Amino acid sequence: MTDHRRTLTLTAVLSALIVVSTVAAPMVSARPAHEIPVSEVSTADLAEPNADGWDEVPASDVPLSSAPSSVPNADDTSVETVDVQAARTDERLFVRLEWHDATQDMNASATREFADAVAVQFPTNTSSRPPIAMGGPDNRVNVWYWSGATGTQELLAGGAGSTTAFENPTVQANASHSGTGGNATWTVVYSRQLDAPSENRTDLRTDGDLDVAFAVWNGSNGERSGQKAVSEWHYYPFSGGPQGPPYETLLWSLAGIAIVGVVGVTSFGIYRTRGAE
Ligand code: HEM
Repeated sequence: MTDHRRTLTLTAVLSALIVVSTVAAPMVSARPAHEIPVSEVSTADLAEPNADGWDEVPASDVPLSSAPSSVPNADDTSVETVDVQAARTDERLFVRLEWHDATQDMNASATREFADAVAVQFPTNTSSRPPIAMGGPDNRVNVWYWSGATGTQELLAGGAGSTTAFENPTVQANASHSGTGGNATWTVVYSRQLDAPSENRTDLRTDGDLDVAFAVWNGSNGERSGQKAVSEWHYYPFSGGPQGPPYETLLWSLAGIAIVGVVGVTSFGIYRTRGAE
């Protein structure tokens, strides 16, 4: 085999490796960063935080940071991530949130005493994404709020300071604090029927993506109302179809083919130039 042939063969092998790795690798991790998978399940053994059914449901690590609000100490928050799981039956959506908190703060009765809490927010109108800071007048948000002191509430907000409670709450929540010290966690499971129970309630039967955001308060760190750790908008992919967009795989494949093309043309050029010497 001449040197030129060897170069060409090596180029072909390397190119093939590039194509295989560019096409195969992104297929494994094609899920977009802000997508939270929702398992379709037939049984609803999910209402309790430690129900066995949750073992089968994938969890997403959602980063949190201090809400940019103007209340005092707004940037003093302590919870940096919340683990989110979601599952849907024909009737209900279940959302399970788990986060680290060494202390179980259940009281907010004394002046400087605050309870641990957690919340999930959805747009009322699911076809557009409202401002992350608790919606706006054009698209309010439904907030499912659980606090160690007050239990579960279902709220409607159109921006910070406009929060009101729905009269007949339909959201259920169960909470559990387990473990000790640094390993201790809170786990809260919310659920609600998919159909909107009344006006201004989010229709969870949407066929499109459903935007969702999260907030966590650590009571012993003085966190309450606007002082809390919040996520960015994420979404549940209710539009169906395979997980992860095919366009991403397509782009990687095109990139792989382009690399092969460039390498091939270059080596052919070198081969011809040298061959002509
Ligand atoms: C990211 C920007 C955010 C800002 C600047 C912000 C700001 C505020 C402020 C100033 C308050 C106190 C006034 C009120 O009750 O309306 C508040 C309360 C509240 N916020 Fe937000 N918020 C943000 C995001 C969120 C998110 C993402 C959620 C839910 C997932 C949420 C849930 C709540 C709840 C449940 C309350 C009432 C808490 C209580 O009664 O102590 N907020 N927020």
